[in-house]
Amino acid sequence: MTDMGLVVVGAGGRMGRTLIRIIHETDGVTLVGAVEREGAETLGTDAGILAGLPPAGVAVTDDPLPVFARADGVLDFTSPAATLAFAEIAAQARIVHVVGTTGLSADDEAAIDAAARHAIIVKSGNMSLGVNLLAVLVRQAARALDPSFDIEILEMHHRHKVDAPSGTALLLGKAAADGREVSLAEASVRVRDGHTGPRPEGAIGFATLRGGSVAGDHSVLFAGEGETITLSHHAADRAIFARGAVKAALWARGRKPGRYSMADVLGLS
Ligand SMILES: NC(=O)C1=CN([C@@H]2O[C@H](COP(=O)(O)OP(=O)(O)OC[C@H]3O[C@@H](n4cnc5c(N)ncnc54)[C@H](OP(=O)(O)O)[C@@H]3O)[C@@H](O)[C@H]2O)C=CC1
Ligand SMILES: O=C(O)C1=N[C@H](C(=O)O)C[C@H](O)C1
Repeated sequence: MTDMGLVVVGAGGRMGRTLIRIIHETDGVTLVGAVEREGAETLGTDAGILAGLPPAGVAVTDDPLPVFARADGVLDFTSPAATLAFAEIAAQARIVHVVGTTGLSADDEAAIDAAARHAIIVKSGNMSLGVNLLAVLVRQAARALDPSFDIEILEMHHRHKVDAPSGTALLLGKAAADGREVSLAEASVRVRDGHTGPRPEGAIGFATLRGGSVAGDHSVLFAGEGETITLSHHAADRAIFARGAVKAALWARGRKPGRYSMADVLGLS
């Protein structure tokens, strides 16, 4: 089979540059387009140079239409508004859309579901193997432990991150809620401040730290009487997310339209 032609949108971002590097290192995929927003400083720059590589012969553009038309898939780690716009164009072009963007609202998620009626979308709050395996373990632990074990999810990310809790924290919260057979929306406590009163039994709590250059640290604590079990993941490099995204694109090529997750890609669902 010929190489899968991939477009990176948000090419100048932290993940965009990492994706360009990982595509360069991976057999079976070729970079065919790099997109940034109108007015971005990177427009016209060679995408290889942008990622610290030799020239790739692909100039960064602000017009997604012609590049999507010649691609097999798009890797999208941008912003919620941009992702919704790219979902429409990817659906029209009938190409695979891998979405790593986090911070989408419930309405945004419904728009992604609607696009997935015609498009092949793989979306996950975390594209790494480790976090998706962690989610399986969290679901098992939550199922095995009774509600006297309080579940708390702690995450830390770099100072530039704009959404909280992280997409990963929410993915892990969903795994815990599924294990307990409760609704995350009803059980979650996302903010605590002031005189909060005692902890409600069965709550799934979230705590958010921001600082420095941390690529992504997540822990799920099961705190019981006299003992605490902690399940954790540490991302040492953004390459783990980019490798997962490329794997997802290759897995999705030629599949039926629909919305898929990284658990589907990794055979963990
Ligand atoms: N699922 C996963 O495994 C992972 C998800 N993420 C998520 O990916 C997203 C991006 O993260 P990160 O790379 O750190 O963020 P950055 O801000 O570094 O990168 C986002 C890039 O997208 C660009 N962009 C925004 N809007 C558009 C648009 N309309 N057209 C083209 N480009 C656009 C931004 O441009 P500008 O700066 O001009 O706005 C920027 O270059 C976040 O939501 C993050 O949470 C990150 C890592 C892993
Ligand atoms: O913004 C980031 O950097 C990351 N975002 C994702 C999230 O919100 O969980 C994944 C990863 O942790 C890095």
